[in-house]
Amino acid sequence: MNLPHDFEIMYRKVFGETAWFAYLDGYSDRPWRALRVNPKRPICAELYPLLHTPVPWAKDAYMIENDLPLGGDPLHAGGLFYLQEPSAMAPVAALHPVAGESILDLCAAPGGKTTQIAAAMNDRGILVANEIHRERCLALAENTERMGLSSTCVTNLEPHALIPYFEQFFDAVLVDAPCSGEGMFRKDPQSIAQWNEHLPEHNATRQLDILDSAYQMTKPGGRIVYSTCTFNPIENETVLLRFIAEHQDVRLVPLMLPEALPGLSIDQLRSLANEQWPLLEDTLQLVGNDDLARCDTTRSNRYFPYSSNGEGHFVALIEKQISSCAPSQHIGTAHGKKRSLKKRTASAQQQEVIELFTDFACATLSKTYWRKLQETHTLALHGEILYAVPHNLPQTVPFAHGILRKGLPLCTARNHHIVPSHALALALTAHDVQRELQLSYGDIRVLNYLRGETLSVDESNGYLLVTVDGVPQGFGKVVDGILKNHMPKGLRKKYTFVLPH
Ligand SMILES: C[S@@+](CC[C@H](N)C(=O)[O-])C[C@H]1O[C@@H](n2cnc3c(N)ncnc32)[C@H](O)[C@@H]1O
Repeated sequence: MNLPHDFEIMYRKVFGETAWFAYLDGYSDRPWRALRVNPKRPICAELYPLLHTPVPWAKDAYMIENDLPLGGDPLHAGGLFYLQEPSAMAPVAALHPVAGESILDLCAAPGGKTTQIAAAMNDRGILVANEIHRERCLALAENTERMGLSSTCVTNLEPHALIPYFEQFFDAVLVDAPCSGEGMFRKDPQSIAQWNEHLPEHNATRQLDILDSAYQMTKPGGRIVYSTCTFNPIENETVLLRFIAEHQDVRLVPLMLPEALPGLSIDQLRSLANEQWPLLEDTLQLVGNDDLARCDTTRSNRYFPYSSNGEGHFVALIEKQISSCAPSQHIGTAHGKKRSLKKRTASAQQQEVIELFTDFACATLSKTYWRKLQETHTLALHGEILYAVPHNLPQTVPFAHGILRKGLPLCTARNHHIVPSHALALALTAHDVQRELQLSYGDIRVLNYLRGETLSVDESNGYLLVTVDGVPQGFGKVVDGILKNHMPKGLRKKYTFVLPH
C-alpha cells in the first residue's frame, strides 16, 4: 500500500511504532463489513445464518463474513437490513437516542446513522436528517424510505440555514463531519490520492462551523456527538478543544465504547504541535487551566482497524449545560399571516386530497394504523404530495426549498385521484394493511415485481401490499385479476436472491 510520506511520518508518531506496523499489516486483510437489521421488519429465516457475530457497540448489528452482494437482494430493497461499516455505528451508540426525543443528524447522507438513530427511537419522536449536497440528499431520502421511516424529515440545507427553524430545539445533534477520511483508506483506496497535509486544517475550519450550528440548535442540557472517519488529530481532538474553549457552557462527557481506545491527551497534542499546524498551536494556547477537566480529550474514543473489528473512527460526546441563555425567537415563516384567497383555495384542495386518501386508508390500511397515524401526525398537502407531518415538528418549519421531505409522503394527487406513495408502502408492516400479496423468498414473482412487471393474481380489485416473508416491497393495484405494479420507475431493477434458500 502506497501511503503518502507525510502521512507515514505523522502516524508513526501518533500511533507509536508497534501500532504503525500493525496498521500497515492490516492492509492485506479485507475491510470490515457489517449489517444492521431493521427492527421494524420481521427477520426472515434466510437471514439468520448471517446473524452470528454481533457488533459489540451497536444494537441489532452483525459482522458480515462473506462476499455476498447483499445490496442486490430483494430483502435489501424492502429495508430488512442496512449495510454499514461497523465502526461507523459507534457515534449513534454514543448519542444514545431514545423514543420521543427530537434529534438532528446534521451531515446525514447516505443515511447509515440516520436509519440507526430512527431504529433506536423506534421511529417515534422527531428526527431531522440534513445533507448539504443535493445528489447525496436524494440518496438519503431513498434510504429513509427504504427503511420505512415515518417520523423523519429530510432537509437539503447548509447547517446554519436550519438555525432559524430549530434554535435550541433538539435534545441531541449528531455531527458526523466531512473529513479527510484517513480511517477509510483501506475501504476506499481512492481517498489516499486526495490526501495532503494541508487538508486537515482546511477541514477543521468547516468542522468548527458545523459544530457551531449544532451548538445553536441544541437545547440546554442537550448533547452533541462529534464524529469523523479520520485518524487526524487536527480534525479530531484539536477541533474538539477549540470548540470547547470557545463555548464556556459545554463539556466533554467520558465515553467508554466497547473496543475503543481513548482519544489523544492534551500532552500528546502538545508533543505534535509544530509550525505545520498553526490551528493546533493556537488552540493549545486558548485552553486555560480552568478548562482542563472540560477539555479532557482522552474522554473521546478512537477506533483503529488493528485494535477493533472496524475501520478508523473518532467519536466524542459533548454536553451543553443547562445554564445557557434562553432561546431567541424563532424566525420562521408565514405562520399567523392573514389567509389569502389563494390559501383558501389551497386548503380546499388539501381537504379534497385528505378525503381521497381517507377513502384509500379505510379500504387498505388497518384501523389501528390509520388511527395512530392521525394521532401522531398532521396531514398536510404540499404541491401534489400529501404528507403525514410529525405533530411536534415546530410549526415554523415551512414546505420550502431545501425541506425535501417533511415527514412521511402518503400519496400523490392528480386530477381528483390519488396514488399511494412507495414511502408509505415501506413504512407499513403486514399488520398495518387489510390485504397483502404474500410471496416467499425464492419466488420468481418477487423479482418480476421488483423489475416493474404486472402479476396475475387471484384477488379482488383494489390496493394490496406486496410482501416477501412479511417484508414489504411496495403497493400493487389489482384490476380484474392483474396486479398493476406500483414500484417507482427509478427503483425498478434486476434483483437476485443472494441468500441460500
Ligand atoms: C461522513 S459523511 C456522513 C455520513 C453519514 N452520517 C452516514 O452515516 O451515512 C459527511 C457528510 O457531510 C456532508 N458535508 C460536506 N460539506 C458539508 C458542510 N459544509 N456542512 C454540512 N455537511 C457537509 C457530505 O456531503 C457528507 O455527506
